[in-house]
Formats: sequence, C-alpha cells, structure tokens
Amino acid sequence: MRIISWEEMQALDANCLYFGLLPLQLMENAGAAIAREVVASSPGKRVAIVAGRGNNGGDAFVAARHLSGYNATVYLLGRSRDISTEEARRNWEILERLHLDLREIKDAEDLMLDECDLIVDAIFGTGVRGRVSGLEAEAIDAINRSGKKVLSVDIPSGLGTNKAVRADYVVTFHRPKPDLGERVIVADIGIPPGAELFVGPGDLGLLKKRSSESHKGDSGRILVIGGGPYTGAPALTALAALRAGADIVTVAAPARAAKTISCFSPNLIVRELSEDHLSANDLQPLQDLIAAHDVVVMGMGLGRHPDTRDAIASIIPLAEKVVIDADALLPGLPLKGLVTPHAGEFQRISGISLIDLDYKERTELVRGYAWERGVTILLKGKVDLITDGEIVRANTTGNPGMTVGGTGDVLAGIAAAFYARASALRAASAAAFVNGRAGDLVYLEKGFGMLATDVVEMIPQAMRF
Ligand SMILES: NC(=O)C1=CN([C@@H]2O[C@H](COP(=O)(O)OP(=O)(O)OC[C@H]3O[C@@H](n4cnc5c(N)ncnc54)[C@H](O)[C@@H]3O)[C@@H](O)[C@H]2O)[C@@H](O)CC1
Ligand SMILES: [K+]
Repeated sequence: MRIISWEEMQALDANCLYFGLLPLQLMENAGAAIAREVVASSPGKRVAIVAGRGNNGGDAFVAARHLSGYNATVYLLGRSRDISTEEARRNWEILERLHLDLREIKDAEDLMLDECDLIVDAIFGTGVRGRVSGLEAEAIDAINRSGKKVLSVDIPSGLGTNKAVRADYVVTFHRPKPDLGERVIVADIGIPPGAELFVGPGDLGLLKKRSSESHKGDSGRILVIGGGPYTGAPALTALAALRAGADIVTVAAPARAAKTISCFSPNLIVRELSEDHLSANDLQPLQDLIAAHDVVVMGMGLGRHPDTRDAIASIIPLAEKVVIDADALLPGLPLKGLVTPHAGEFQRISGISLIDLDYKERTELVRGYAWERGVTILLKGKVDLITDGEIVRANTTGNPGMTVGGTGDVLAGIAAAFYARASALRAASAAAFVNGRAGDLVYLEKGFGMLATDVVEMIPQAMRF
C-alpha cells in the first residue's frame, strides 16, 4: 500500500470535507476501528484511554463508546472545557451524558495505569507542534514507564518532538504514514478511492506557502514564450499567472506581437524577439531569460511557422521547469515537465486517438504515455485528467461556458504559477481545480456570456476557502 505523507493526508482530509464527508463521520469510523483493535489485541478487559484535547483524543472518545463490555476509563489531560475541536467536544459530551468513567486530570500522578491491561494513547495525533512539556510530557513519561501494552491512535503521541510515546503498535488511518515504525495497523475509515482521485481545495494546501518574509521573486518568476499571429493568448496566460500568485511574469514575444501585448495591461513585462515569428535567431536572448525565471510556459499564439518548430525544439531542453501548451504541442518534439493538451492535441503529439474510449481506457493510455515520455500530462476535457505516469488525478470543476476561447491559456498560466511552488503533478492538479472553479464562479454571474478575462479575474476568489 502506498505510504502517504502527512501533508498529503491533511490535503485528503480537506478534500473529504469538500466532497461532504464530515470530520465527525471520519472520527466515528476512526474510533470504531480503534475499538476493534482493542478487542482483537487486549490481554484483558481493563483499558486506560489517555486522551488530549484535540481530534486524536476525539477518536479515543468514540472508541470508549464502542467498547461496551470493556472496563474503560477515559483520562482527559486538562479540562473538558478546553477541548479544542467541535467533533471531539461532541463526542466527549455523549460520554458525559451516558456516565462513562471519565476523569479530567491536572496531574499525571492521577493516571491509574497500574490497574489496566492496555493503554490507548490518544494524547496527540498529527496536530502536535513545538515542544511537549508539562502535563502532556509527564503523561507520556508515565505511559512509557508503565510496562503496559500501548496502542497509539494514528501516531505515537509526540512523534517528531522532544518527547514521544513508545508504542507497542499504532493504528493509523486510511494509509500507512512515514516514520511510524514496524507495528502499524492501517484502518479503513471510509475514505473511498474517489476522494484521492478527484482534486479539491486540499490540493491548494500542497503548494509551497508564501512566507511572511518572502521577497519579490520568491513566489515564482514565470516566462511566457508566445505570440506571433495571436497576441491575446500569451497575455491571458501571463495575467492568469499573476492572478494565481506569481511574483514576476515576463512575456517574450515576436516583435510585432510584443507591441500589442504591451497594450493589454501595464502589469505585463514584455520582451521583443527579433522577427515576426519565434526563430532560432532568438535562442541566445531567450537562454538568458530562461535562466532568470523559474518556469517557462510556451506555445500560446505562436503559430506554425516552420522556423518556430525548430526553435521550440531547442528551447524545451533549456528550461528546468516547462509547461508545453497549444502551438508548442507538435509531433516529434522533445517533451519535458508539464504538457497540457486537449484530446486533439494529445493525438497530435502521441498519435493516440482517445475518441470513443471510456474513462478507464483513456486514463490507461494517457498514463502509459506520460510514463513512457517521463512527463506529467494534464489532459483537458469535461473531466480533466492529470498524471505523471504513476499517480492519476481527475478534476470535475468547470462548465460548458468555458469552451469560449482563451480558457486553456488561462489554465496554462495558473499551472505555471503553481509549478514554481510544487511538482508538475501537484501544480497541474491544483491548477485544473482553480481554473474550473473560477469558471464556475463566473458562470454564476455571467452564464454563457463569460470571457476568458472574466475567468482570470476570478482566480483569486477561486483560490480562497
Ligand atoms: N479529517 C480528519 O482530520 C481526521 C482526523 N482524525 C484525528 O485527528 C488527529 C488530528 O487532530 P488535531 O488536528 O485536532 O490535533 P491533535 O489531536 O493531534 O492535537 C491537537 C491538540 O494538541 C494541542 N497541542 C499541540 N501541540 C502541543 C504541544 N506541544 N503541547 C501541548 N499541547 C499541544 C493543540 O492545542 C490541540 O488541542 C489525527 O491524528 C487523527 O487522530 C481522525 O478523526 C480521522 C479524521
Ligand atoms: K496518538
């Protein structure tokens, strides 16, 4: 089973909530799973549950309720009025009303661990931060000194800090996590595969955060190489990248197009290339520009001049991170980074037709192609498909109004901005979600009268939750 990182698990939790799977439901399943393991492994009927005031404790409150027939005592470290989450509080209150054996303790000496057959450790889960001291540290020491069998809920409490529980085994939820040691039981808590497949707001949390001390350029410098016969497309990409949080966006465009692009917005920095189409003559200045940016996004509005094809072939290998879109999607060219075709463009580069195939068949073909070429593909469609050849994600935001010209250019800009802050797979997943959601928000106001520029303006709102 694939190990999931803690931050991925947090993102998954956020997506579960977005899809309507409430934390209280997951907590019920988590607590029931803990109780099942207690029944399966406890040497006797006396169980001491040592709980903190967060959701890790909440899982254990649920477990206590499921342990009828057991002699369970719940020790809450601190006061019940300091329980920090709604879900944990609600479960505590049920236990209170039903008169289970509950003890709110101020001192670790009040833990009667000698009397039990098994300790359930639910002091901290993934929410532990900083140093552990005071009552919690003393309780961890008491558990470690007890000589009793210890079952930790989700993780050994305090793992990764100055003080941690030494667990005999850990019941963790949904998937194995890193650093849990050898005796780990993975409990299903009712998160279906779709919650991992479909992109949601949790994926935005996987982009590297902007820190409060960040400097100009820290959040991404994006170079758009586009324009020629068309000028609107690269401008949309550039503006979308800015709205998605990039610090600096430069558009490098053929001479005449560059002049028009400059007129679209004073926010754009535009560099003029030498001719009226991209050609090998511009490789030197482009090489310098590429080195000065984190991500290159190219193809929008470039046209099909034969010189342009050769120039694209030379540029792609120069960029460390590149988003390849539109007119840069040509057969026989090198591929790298993130490739963003619709089904027709996918056929053009790969020779693979996706027409009349069902979702599964399409997914397998696209995943296989991404694997073979060593790239991440964002296949745009009614349901967007994102894959790096191993992991497959899907996005369902967006609406038929988005068939208006330019929304693909917007998506490429968002993807480039996010790519500066994450892997191609994470960037493409979050970008597909945000682009579609921005379109959905515009649709509420403007219906099918939406323009790609409206979608650009809605990006910041689509990123807020
Ligand atoms: N959807 C979800 O998020 C799910 C979460 N679940 C459980 O929720 C846990 C995470 O819950 P929480 O985020 O509430 O966090 P925790 O329960 O791990 O801990 C947070 C609590 O500890 C306190 N705390 C943190 N660091 C401290 C320190 N160094 N010293 C003293 N107190 C400290 C916080 O103020 C807060 O009260 C998971 O490990 C798992 O057990 C499960 O219910 C399943 C679903
Ligand atoms: K724990």
